[in-house]
Amino acid sequence: MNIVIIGAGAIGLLLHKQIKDNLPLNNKLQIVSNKQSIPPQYQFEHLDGTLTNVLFAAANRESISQADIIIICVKAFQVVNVIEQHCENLNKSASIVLSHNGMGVYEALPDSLKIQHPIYALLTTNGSKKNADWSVTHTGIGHYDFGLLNNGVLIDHNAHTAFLKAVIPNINYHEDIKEKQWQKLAINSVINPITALNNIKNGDVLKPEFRTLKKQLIDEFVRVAESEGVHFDADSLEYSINQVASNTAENTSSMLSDVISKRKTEIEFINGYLGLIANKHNKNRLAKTHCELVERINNLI
Ligand SMILES: NC(=O)C1=CN([C@@H]2O[C@H](COP(=O)(O)OP(=O)(O)OC[C@H]3O[C@@H](n4cnc5c(N)ncnc54)[C@H](OP(=O)(O)O)[C@@H]3O)[C@@H](O)[C@H]2O)C=CC1
Ligand SMILES: CC(C)(CO)C(=O)C(=O)O
Repeated sequence: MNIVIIGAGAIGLLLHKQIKDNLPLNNKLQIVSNKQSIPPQYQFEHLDGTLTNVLFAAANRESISQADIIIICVKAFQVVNVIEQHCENLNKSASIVLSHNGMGVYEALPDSLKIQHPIYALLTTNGSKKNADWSVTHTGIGHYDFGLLNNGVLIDHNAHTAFLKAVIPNINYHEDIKEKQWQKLAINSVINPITALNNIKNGDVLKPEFRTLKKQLIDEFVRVAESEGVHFDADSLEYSINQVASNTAENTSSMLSDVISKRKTEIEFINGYLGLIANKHNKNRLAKTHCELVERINNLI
């Protein structure tokens, strides 16, 4: 199997290291980076603080066109650009794996791609931090959930599904990945903007002063999800969100990190996506609080 990872950032390098550790002989694993100068190795810091220099092969246009599986590990707002830049000449039976937070990216992809190629979503609860170009730290152990976004695709994807299950640790395949995507969206739509606006760690979201806002966001979320046929119970959702906040209490959320570094955030694909769905159903006010947060976060940068 030929695998190409696009995006040499926190998740791209974590996945590269994990796949490389499990890759059977005679398989190929390469990375696409947008950097001018590409070293032969990157530095990987393990959970226990030990360092490993990991050798890797850089992909070129030819290797992308020969890839069986292309794993795209970039921010939600970068995916369409990656597809346009790197994926115009793919192997006919190639699978594409999208690993990003937020939703709405799949909808923005060209129909020609969705008809031809199995497209997977790969979600993770692992934590990884890019310290500098070609240097990452695995900051939190977690698992992966993946599943097909275009179930009707004609190409047989079973071999690729089995391969991904074999080479990625702690991974589960789901026939209905949409439900998992919504669950993750719920967590990100509450923890990320609250931490980013208040410059606080994830655990601080549990403080009583955020309870009213949290409940409002969850209630709106449940109604928007309902309009798409996805059912959640507000109390159970609040419990799961609180659990994630508690388990990652000392973490700086990705949105807060982006705000601190004055980088573009993924808010349009998290809370903004809820606004889009509410509009689609002509129920603009259903995601009112989420839309207000989009504006407030965008004003920070
Ligand atoms: N880090 C984490 O712990 C977690 C991240 N996620 C999600 O995973 C996704 C990826 O996040 P993360 O890895 O942290 O992000 P990073 O910004 O660390 O990595 C993305 C990488 O992709 C590169 N890139 C962007 N555009 C292109 C392009 N056109 N061609 C080649 N490379 C490109 C970026 O380069 P450059 O820097 O030059 O733009 C960057 O190195 C996000 O949606 C994030 O929310 C989910 C769970 C945990
Ligand atoms: C779950 C959470 C909030 C962990 O930090 C996250 O996914 C993020 O920061 O984007």
